[in-house]
Amino acid sequence: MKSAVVVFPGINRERDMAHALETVSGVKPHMVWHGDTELPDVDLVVVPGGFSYGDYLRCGAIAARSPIMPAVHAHAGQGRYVLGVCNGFQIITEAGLLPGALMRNASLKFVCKEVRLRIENADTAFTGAYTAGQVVRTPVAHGEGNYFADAETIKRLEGEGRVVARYCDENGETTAVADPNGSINHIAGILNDKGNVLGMMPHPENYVEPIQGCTDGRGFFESLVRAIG
Ligand SMILES: NC(=O)CC[C@H](N)C(=O)O
Repeated sequence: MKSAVVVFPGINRERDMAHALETVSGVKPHMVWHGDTELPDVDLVVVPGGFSYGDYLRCGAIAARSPIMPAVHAHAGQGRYVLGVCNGFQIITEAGLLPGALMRNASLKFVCKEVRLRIENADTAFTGAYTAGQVVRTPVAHGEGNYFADAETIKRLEGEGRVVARYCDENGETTAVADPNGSINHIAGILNDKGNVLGMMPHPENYVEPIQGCTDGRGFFESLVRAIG
């Protein structure tokens, strides 16, 4: 699996992401600067987490207008894969690759802790290594992870199986307490209509090897390796 990680000013998770991609796929990803206008020939483009442009205006809003973004759009338009994690989810949503918006956490506080996710759809290129209903541990660290979209969009996302993961407790129950940011329907990650773009707030790249204390996040990368080869 050939991959690229896009780097914006203020991003701080690009090395974690590159390490996870290399650990699971065995192939070192290309690091691509936001000011470039072309992507290398890769199967997967990852927009990682961090604080692009200091989160000014809205998280991800400025990065979404970077010179590299038309190439990311074109890559997705060709049916190739795009993964946006945390700030990356915010950036690709601001760029119009995914519907809806990430608002400030309901608590109005930055939340940095471990949460649990329930995999809602294991029939996707990003989640095929999990089983539907599986509960996985994952860290979150964000101030604007409160997913929102209008009622019609939510109905479509839910109806088309595009809500890929939801916040839940250790028993797999979705509760307000288990949800770190107040997202509508406790949504943690969504797919685009073609199924080749995933945005998620949690950080699976930080749980891929035993030294990190947990390997529950590996499945997202293993799924992509399986889907892409
Ligand atoms: N870890 C992250 O990517 C954080 C995203 C963004 N800076 C926020 O606070 O919401």
